[in-house]
Amino acid sequence: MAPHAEEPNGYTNGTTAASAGNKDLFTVESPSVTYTDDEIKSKYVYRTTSVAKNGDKYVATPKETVYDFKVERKVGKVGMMLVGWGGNNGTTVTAGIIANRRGLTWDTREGPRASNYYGSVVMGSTMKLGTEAKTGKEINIPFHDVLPMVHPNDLVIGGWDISGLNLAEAMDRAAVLEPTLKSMVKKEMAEMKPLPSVYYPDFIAANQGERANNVIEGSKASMAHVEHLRKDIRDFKQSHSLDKVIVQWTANTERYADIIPGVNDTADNLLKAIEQGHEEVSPSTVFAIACVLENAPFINGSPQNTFVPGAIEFAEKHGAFIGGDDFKSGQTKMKSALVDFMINAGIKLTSISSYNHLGNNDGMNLSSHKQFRSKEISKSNVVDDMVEANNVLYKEGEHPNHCVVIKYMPAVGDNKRALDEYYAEIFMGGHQTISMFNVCEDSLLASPLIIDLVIIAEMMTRISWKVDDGKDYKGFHSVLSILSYMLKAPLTPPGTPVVNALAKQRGALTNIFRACVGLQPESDMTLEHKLF
Ligand SMILES: NC(=O)c1ccc[n+]([C@@H]2O[C@H](COP(=O)([O-])OP(=O)(O)OC[C@H]3O[C@@H](n4cnc5c(N)ncnc54)[C@H](O)[C@@H]3O)[C@@H](O)[C@H]2O)c1
Ligand SMILES: O=P([O-])([O-])O[C@@H]1[C@@H](O)[C@H](O)[C@@H](O)[C@H](O)[C@@H]1O
Repeated sequence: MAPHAEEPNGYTNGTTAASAGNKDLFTVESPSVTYTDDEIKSKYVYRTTSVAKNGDKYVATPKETVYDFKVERKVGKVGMMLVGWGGNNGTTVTAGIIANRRGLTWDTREGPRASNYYGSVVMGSTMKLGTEAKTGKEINIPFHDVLPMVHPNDLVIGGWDISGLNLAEAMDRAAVLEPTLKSMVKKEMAEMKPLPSVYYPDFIAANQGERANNVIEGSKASMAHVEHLRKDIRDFKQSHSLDKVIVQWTANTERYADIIPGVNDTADNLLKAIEQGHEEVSPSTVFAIACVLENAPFINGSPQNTFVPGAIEFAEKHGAFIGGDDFKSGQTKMKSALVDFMINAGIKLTSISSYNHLGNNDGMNLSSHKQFRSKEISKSNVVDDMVEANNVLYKEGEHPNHCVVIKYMPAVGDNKRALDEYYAEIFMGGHQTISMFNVCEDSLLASPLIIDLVIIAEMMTRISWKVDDGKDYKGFHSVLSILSYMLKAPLTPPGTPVVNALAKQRGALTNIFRACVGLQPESDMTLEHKLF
């Protein structure tokens, strides 16, 4: 990537390899793919299998759909605005980007440490491009290079918090990063101050009240708070000469909003409810509406039902992107991989007990039942698709016992202890018990996901498609289910299935991006190594 020149206040000038010219790692030689300075266009044959039931048999018919994809190659200057910027995740991801941008190394008790983006699927993983013609050797490329994506070092960062601490003070409060590293980014972080935010006390734990000294005053009625946030987004975009802003909720977990016919069930009713200052409209939904109106993709990193039906309909009407819910960072990420392996190995999982304790402010907020309930839902539904897909092991409606327990233990801070037991039936009446102790440094695991969500959401704003008989290119559906790999409870377009299996989620992300440059899905068939 081209060097990321810095502006005086630590912001980059947004010059990246992609926006400074097309220094792509690879090109696709194919009559179906064309490159110009501004665009990559590809004609992609999407192959699926249509299944029809015939008595107690199935008939499977291969289907082909030809899609035209178009990718804008110029990345532009991108802003990331975090709601809850002064929290553990917000301060950690900000410090991490500053450290990477400056290539910092710092001393620790175990010796020197260098900046990196480990834990980011976009910045830390690879994908198979193909096999070398002469040797048959597998060629893998950095995930980030499959399409012209924004580099996290170039992100201009801002956001809101109900706590008025500047980012250096908030980073100290978070107690996540090494003092040596904190001292190296302190000056830049001290110049960053969260904007006042929307605060409706009833939606988060009462124990959060004492930090709420940076709130937008006045009634929430007459769209006042929506308009205030819209102006914040416009001002941020203008003051940094941004081409695009992506907004993420990494603020506290809210209680669920009741879905009330006539209040939040449709877009029109939701706008009326906001106009009236209805008590059942949450701060996160107010942010979502403001972002849709500013065409700023909005992603919910927490488990509450921000996207009530009216909010989804509103986003669809405006063709704006939304995504969520709840970062999938440690205990649940492991669960969605392990359960996928066990069930697909024909092992009948019969019980999952999932306990953790943590001592950060998130844990304190979750010590309040209504906020815990939001998290319990997102952590509990993560195995449903894998269980339902295996009717050999499970009868209709049968599923493993599954309990979720979260306890607040201040002593362990951000270093959550996850203790899980997976109990399963195996061959001839046997049992397998997998017991796991998983220390998750929660903010260091969540921060790379925040980066991935921003990079991929921004990428989706530059991808459009049409079917061959169509005239105009259009964007993907407003609900970005492509983000599911980073999320516990993936939001999907209404009426479409939820996929939680980690491997399937990554496969979808990888293969959709491959299709945008005319490449077929990654196949592990390697027939070239079997048929000769
Ligand atoms: N591994 C992880 O850390 C992880 C994984 C999944 C989900 N999450 C979710 O991410 C969120 C943030 O986690 P955290 O550890 O950074 O929590 P945190 O409590 O440290 O940070 C949340 C921040 O949000 C602020 N806030 C609360 N309400 C706000 C509002 N209406 N507007 C603006 N700011 C507001 C708080 O003042 C606080 O600074 C939580 O909801 C958590 O459940 C975290
Ligand atoms: O590790 P994970 O399950 O993906 O996610 C975490 C939970 O385990 C933890 O209980 C909660 O406090 C964090 O906010 C986060 O949701």
